[in-house]
Amino acid sequence: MKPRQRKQYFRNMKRSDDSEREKRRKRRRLIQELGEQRIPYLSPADPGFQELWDSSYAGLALRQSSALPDGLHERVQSALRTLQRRGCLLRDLVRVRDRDVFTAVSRALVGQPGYTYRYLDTRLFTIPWHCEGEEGQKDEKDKPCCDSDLRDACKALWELNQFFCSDVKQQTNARGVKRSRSDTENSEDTPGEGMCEESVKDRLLEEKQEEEEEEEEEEEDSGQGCSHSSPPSSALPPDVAGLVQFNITLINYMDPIAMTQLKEEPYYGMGKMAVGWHHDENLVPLSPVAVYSYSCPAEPKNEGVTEKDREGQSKEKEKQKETKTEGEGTSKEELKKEEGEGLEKEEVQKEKACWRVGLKVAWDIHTPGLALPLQSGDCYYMTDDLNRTHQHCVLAGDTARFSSTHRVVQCCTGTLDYIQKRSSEALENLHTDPEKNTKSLKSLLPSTLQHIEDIHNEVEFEWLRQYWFQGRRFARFCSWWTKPMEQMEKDWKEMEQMTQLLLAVVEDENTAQENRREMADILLNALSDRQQHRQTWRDRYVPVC
Ligand SMILES: O=C(O)CCC(=O)C(=O)O
Ligand SMILES: [Fe+2]
Repeated sequence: MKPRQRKQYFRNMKRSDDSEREKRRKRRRLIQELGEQRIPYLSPADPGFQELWDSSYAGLALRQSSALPDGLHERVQSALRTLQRRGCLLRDLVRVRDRDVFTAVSRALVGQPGYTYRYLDTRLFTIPWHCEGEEGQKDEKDKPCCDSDLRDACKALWELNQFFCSDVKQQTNARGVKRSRSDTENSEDTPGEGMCEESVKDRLLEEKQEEEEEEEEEEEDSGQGCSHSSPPSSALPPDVAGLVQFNITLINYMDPIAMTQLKEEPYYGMGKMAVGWHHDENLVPLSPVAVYSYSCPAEPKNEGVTEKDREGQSKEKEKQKETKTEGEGTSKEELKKEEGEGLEKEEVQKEKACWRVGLKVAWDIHTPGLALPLQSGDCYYMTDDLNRTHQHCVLAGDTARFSSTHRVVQCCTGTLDYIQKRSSEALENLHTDPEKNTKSLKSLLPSTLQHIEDIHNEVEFEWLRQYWFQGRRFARFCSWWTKPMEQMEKDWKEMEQMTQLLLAVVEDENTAQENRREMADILLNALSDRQQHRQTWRDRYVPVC
């Protein structure tokens, strides 16, 4: 970046801050104008539910718990409870609209050794899962990286992953056949019931949704785009030899009793959300997502919450329920439903006691939303381009609940293997004179220097700081990342030395004038970027929540 470009860059940054503020103002105004209007959504008890599912949510498939072998349920559920009991499930500090916020759900990433998953500017590092017959992943001293308790838990999740890999494929094939049959039998699309009329308020609602979605799309862009580097071997396509290759699972856990501040679903009045509307980020395009849902009535002990907290929170919840029956704090939509027969009211309450996944078509306020209740042990699949064309959210039920969400993550810039190769590329330019014990740069070619400084930034901001920030929380359960990250820190120190060496060349008056200017430019740009990123990271350590 030339100095003029740099000024422009900062001007643009300021402009984007302004437009961010403007967006917020607009959103507040729209929310006020909208009042209590809601878009319809359908649940299984509503007429037209199945038709709506078939016509507008065809990529969604439910696998009831009976589709899985009993033994697998037991192993997986015990594994999830182990992760919770051992304190492996932690709330992530993520970045949403320039703010750092804790996720309502506690999470852990389990998956292929050396893989990471980046969402909302946060990189999660896998606790490696273990394949059948394997002793367990070893660390560099040939010691197992986790104790046997955790090893068994991760193995069970790997087993579930194996089941999903083959089952998703079968389900997709079966549905494909069914769909092509019904397409020939009935070529007209069945419209979903309960479409809402276009009106001024609709228009406002549409604008409001577009606003939100714009931001969500922006959030997604923060990921590890793969276009700038050639795909390394680890970037497997989603479907190899007929199998879907899920490579990680993001485990979620939430106990609604411990979380009194859950947000109400804003567009449809679906209830309290444990996870807000989103598309899953950084997945291989068109790859499926498979989710195992386990709601456990007997809450496992949550180490982060004391009994006293729990008592207070239960009372708080009871109080909330009481005010609700008096009519206060109840949305119009709920009131409308409650006006109906007692039976209907009971049904709505029963339905809301259950954990549900909510779906909506992105950029669309005419198609009703869909709320799918999940019994413990049920699974659902999001296939085809459902994750791209639709958004989903998780609606909290009354009990604590785990989910294991299996994905094919875009891993071309997200594996340890990848970043280690990048580091070696940069360090190749460092020459050490063994006799004098001095160091120098081999090449001073501007493109090489630029490349090295880019890698330097990537190592520092995409890996080391991410790891220090929340990756190493897992080091006390699993040592897999400890040594590689220590080595990466050593490599980074060498890169810092390389920057110093470059500075010395630029400052040396014997260096040819023409080259000096070009090198100075590269250095100045790299250092200003680094400075700014470091400030961002300093700010992240002081969360605003
Ligand atoms: O828990 C679920 O059912 C899905 C969670 C989810 O959407 C996510 O983790 O991205
Ligand atoms: Fe999701």
